[in-house]
Amino acid sequence: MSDLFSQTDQLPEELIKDVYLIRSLARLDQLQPVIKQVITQAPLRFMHTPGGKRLHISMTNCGDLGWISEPNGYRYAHRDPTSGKPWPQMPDAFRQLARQAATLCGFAGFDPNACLVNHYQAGQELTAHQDKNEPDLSQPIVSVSLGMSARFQMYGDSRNGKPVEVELYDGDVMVWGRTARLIYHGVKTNRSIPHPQLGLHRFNLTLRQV
Ligand SMILES: O=C(O)CCC(=O)C(=O)O
Ligand SMILES: [Fe+2]
Repeated sequence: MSDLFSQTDQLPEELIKDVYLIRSLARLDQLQPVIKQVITQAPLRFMHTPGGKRLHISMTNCGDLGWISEPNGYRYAHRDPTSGKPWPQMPDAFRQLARQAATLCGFAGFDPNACLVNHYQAGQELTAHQDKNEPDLSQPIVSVSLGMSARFQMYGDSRNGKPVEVELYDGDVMVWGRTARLIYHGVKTNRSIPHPQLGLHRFNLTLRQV
């Protein structure tokens, strides 16, 4: 195994059917400089929903395709609409980590070509949604938490009702797919614990095969 990543002896924990959590798999000291490079090339920005509302968190992308929200809907685009340039390349460190996490959770062969980078400040939330803009739903989602803690909420097939919640900390990696691929999920940061280096900031990498 590459020494780029922590030699975690944590096994994935199945939180609900087909949703896995691997604690402390990712290392901020390895990933933070790489995130900085991505953000320098494609700055974080607040996108707007098709309805015209500003999203609560700022985002950017790297990889062949980037997820964007614009007046005529959500889609994956080859270019950053802000600059007109292709998104920054997918860093090897992101790709390798995502492949390692997916394999540990039984999704061998996952090969992400799109990474959404989300930035949260304390109090900013991601409301319940499905990740459903990807053409091949047999591929899982890999989601990497860095920085302050956050409450990840899993709703299931509808966003009504009480979610199952888990507190995510720096380095934790979630993987979901198969029967859970389209679950509604959201993130709250109103009770987040600061991180020693990043304080009340959180970065989340969402890696997808598009
Ligand atoms: O920030 C997270 O933990 C989840 C992010 C997410 O659900 C998304 O980017 O679609
Ligand atoms: Fe999501």
